[in-house]
Amino acid sequence: MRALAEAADGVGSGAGYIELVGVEKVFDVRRRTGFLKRERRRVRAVDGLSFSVARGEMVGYIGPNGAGKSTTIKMLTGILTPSGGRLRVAGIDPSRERTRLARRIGVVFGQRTTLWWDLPLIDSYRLMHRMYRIPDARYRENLDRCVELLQLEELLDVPVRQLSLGQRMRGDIAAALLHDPEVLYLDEPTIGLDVVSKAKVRGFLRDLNAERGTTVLLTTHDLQDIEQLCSRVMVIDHGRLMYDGPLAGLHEAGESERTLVVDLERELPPVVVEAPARVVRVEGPRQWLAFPASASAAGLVARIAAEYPLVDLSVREPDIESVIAKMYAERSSA
Ligand SMILES: Nc1ncnc2c1ncn2[C@@H]1O[C@H](COP(=O)(O)OP(=O)(O)OP(=O)(O)O)[C@@H](O)[C@H]1O
Repeated sequence: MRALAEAADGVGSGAGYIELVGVEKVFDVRRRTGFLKRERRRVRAVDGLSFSVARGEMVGYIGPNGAGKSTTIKMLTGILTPSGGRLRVAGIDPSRERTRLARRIGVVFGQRTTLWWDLPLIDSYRLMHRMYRIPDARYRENLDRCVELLQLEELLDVPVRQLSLGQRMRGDIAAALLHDPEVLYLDEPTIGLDVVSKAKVRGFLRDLNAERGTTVLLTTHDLQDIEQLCSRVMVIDHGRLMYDGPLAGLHEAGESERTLVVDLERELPPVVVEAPARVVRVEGPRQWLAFPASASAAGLVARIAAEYPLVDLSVREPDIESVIAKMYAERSSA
């Protein structure tokens, strides 16, 4: 729980590439409450946030809906101006020098495309080439690399609106990288993607970080994104940093569990396994077993396969909301 306490104290790890000290964002919201009545309400979306990310780090930024993640990302790009505190990216104050910063950052919003909907993919890239004034040689090198690694060759002449979600996402990631950004903000980059597309996107991001040292801040609801990409995760809720440390520590803090789903040949009584693993649901030949997220599923699977007529199985990760809910439960009972 050391990381939790440090996060709560707002202790940073020194000067970083991305640096926030006591950052706040307050929205004034007016709401109609009657015929002529309006109520003014202040929403504290980000509330005294302090953290520091070193150059080349790949950090997961997670939290429940409405926690303040998008607001933070918008402040980091300069779209929103903080109400208080100090914020720097590569030494630049984003809201004051948004254009200068734009040349050094890339942004991908999973739910929204930055590509031109009616144009073939390659035309969007050509427009970005000019908009960002990317030197020709650099543009070609980056485009070739993205086309190869994200497998875009066949898609370049296809209008964006005809692309599948996974194809469009790969197209968007390439668009964010054409100008060689030093830092990449990714907001739900794998949302709605199938398993194969997710693996492609994750593999590409891992290589990008390893080869180019790109700093990545990744917002996601998919814990597997974090597990496979980030050695560090920050949890935000109600605009405050609740945890800053390795994912394993978050699982410990939340005592979270994964679920092993087994399909047996026929309907059977609940399988017998060693605690803390246990059967939590049985439906016909399908059974659900909960086991600690920090433990390996291999032993459990081997035991069931040896003793029961196993047909199929899958492992489900805990969702972020339940990990965070358990983390709170543990904190409040400590
Ligand atoms: N422009 C705005 N005007 C008023 N309130 C806003 C505005 N933008 C965000 N908020 C409020 O600020 C809080 C944080 O919102 P934010 O979008 O940053 O959360 P989030 O963590 O990104 O959530 P999600 O996972 O649902 O995208 C919410 O209560 C939201 O309603």
